[in-house]
Amino acid sequence: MSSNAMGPNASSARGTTGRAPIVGVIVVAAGSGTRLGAARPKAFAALAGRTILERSLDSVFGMQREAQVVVVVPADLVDEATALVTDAAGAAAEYASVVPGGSTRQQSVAFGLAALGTSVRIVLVHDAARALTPSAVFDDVVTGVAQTASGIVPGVAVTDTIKRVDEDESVVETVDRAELRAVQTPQGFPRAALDAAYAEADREHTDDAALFAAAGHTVSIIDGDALSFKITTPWDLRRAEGVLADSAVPASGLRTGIGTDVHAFDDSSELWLAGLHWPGERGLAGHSDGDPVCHAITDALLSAAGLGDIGSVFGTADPRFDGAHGDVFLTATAEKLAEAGFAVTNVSVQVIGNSPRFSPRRTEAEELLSGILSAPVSISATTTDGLGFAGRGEGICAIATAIVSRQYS
Ligand SMILES: Nc1ccn([C@@H]2O[C@H](COP(=O)(O)OP(=O)(O)OP(=O)(O)O)[C@@H](O)[C@H]2O)c(=O)n1
Ligand SMILES: C[C@](O)(CO)[C@H](O)COP(=O)(O)O
Repeated sequence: MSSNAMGPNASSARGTTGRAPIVGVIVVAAGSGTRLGAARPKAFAALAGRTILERSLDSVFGMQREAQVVVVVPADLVDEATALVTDAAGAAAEYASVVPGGSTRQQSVAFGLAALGTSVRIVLVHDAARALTPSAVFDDVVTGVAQTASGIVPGVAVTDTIKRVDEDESVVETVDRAELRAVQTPQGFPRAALDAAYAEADREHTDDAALFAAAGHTVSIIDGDALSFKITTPWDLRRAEGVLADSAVPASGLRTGIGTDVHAFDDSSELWLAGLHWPGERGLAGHSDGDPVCHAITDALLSAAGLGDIGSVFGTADPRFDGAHGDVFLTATAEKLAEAGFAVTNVSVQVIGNSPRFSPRRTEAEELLSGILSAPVSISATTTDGLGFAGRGEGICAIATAIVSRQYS
């Protein structure tokens, strides 16, 4: 990912499909958040342990469609935001960028538009301040723009009675609220028409739909979502924290990881497998105790949390891990995850090898490892019908998957 704008001629932007994205999402996060009154600019203020920007990026990168994502932030926070966006984007980081914003929301959107690649045909503009917007809303807006070639804006009915007042706060009239919608973001537009509308805009508008309509284009409303409320005041922030505390861990807060490990049989070693000592069974070679189950779990957990792998974290050159048993790695890994704000949800491992016969000690191993990680660990075992190194009895392989969840407090 580049910390600079890719620019309108960024023809090298490529998706995992191998094609440059035709959808662009501009996330405006350059506001100061005066009404929130936090110590940091609003998008960088904490919302239940993570920044408002990170939470809004979870939604953006949860979209089904591939998109180029441009995040617009205060100029002095481009580097910090780049790290957050890289982490949130994962494999999509190739077409994500961070650019400095302007003194108004409209200027910030304009800077975001200038950073979109030439392949982009549909643009969504989203407030980072609407941090809990469901990903499905983004896909719905894209679909709406693709089907109608007009502006598409999510909106909800107004529930309060609305009064028009004069300068003395005297009520002039009661507005028919049936005709009103409170509009949210992301707001979506055909890219060429939005570019042209921005080029000719001669005043500030409070949203992109107003600017687009001022240029003579049609804007239609689709159903918005109560979760898309804008965090503007301290009360809004408390409301968002309440939503997160009340909800089960949302899918966007879960991360999966995978780990594989293989050790060759070594008749001069004791066997340690799944944290257990197996007297009388053929041992495995290794710098530590050669326990592929514990090592595969370690890799799965570290990868789920984006913390590297067993080699980069514990290192075979480190004498502290000479002959170390699996519980040492697992305990240290669980601590690292907790420090990084993750809890282990569950782990599943498969042992592949001819020996030992695993099933008699499955429960014992599962209880031991579940206790170390304070989360369910399930273990299955299989052979390979004589095929490959495991089938030839040369060693044991273990493959683990892990799910971890971000903690909100
Ligand atoms: N110069 C600006 C102003 C606003 N925004 C973004 O536009 C969205 C909507 O603005 P608002 O929530 O009103 O944010 P602030 O302008 O930061 O808040 P305030 O008016 O309270 O200062 C926010 O995601 C904000 O970061 C922006 O990118 N650049
Ligand atoms: C774009 C917007 O969020 C749509 O409701 C809103 O207009 C932003 O307004 P603000 O003036 O930045 O609060």
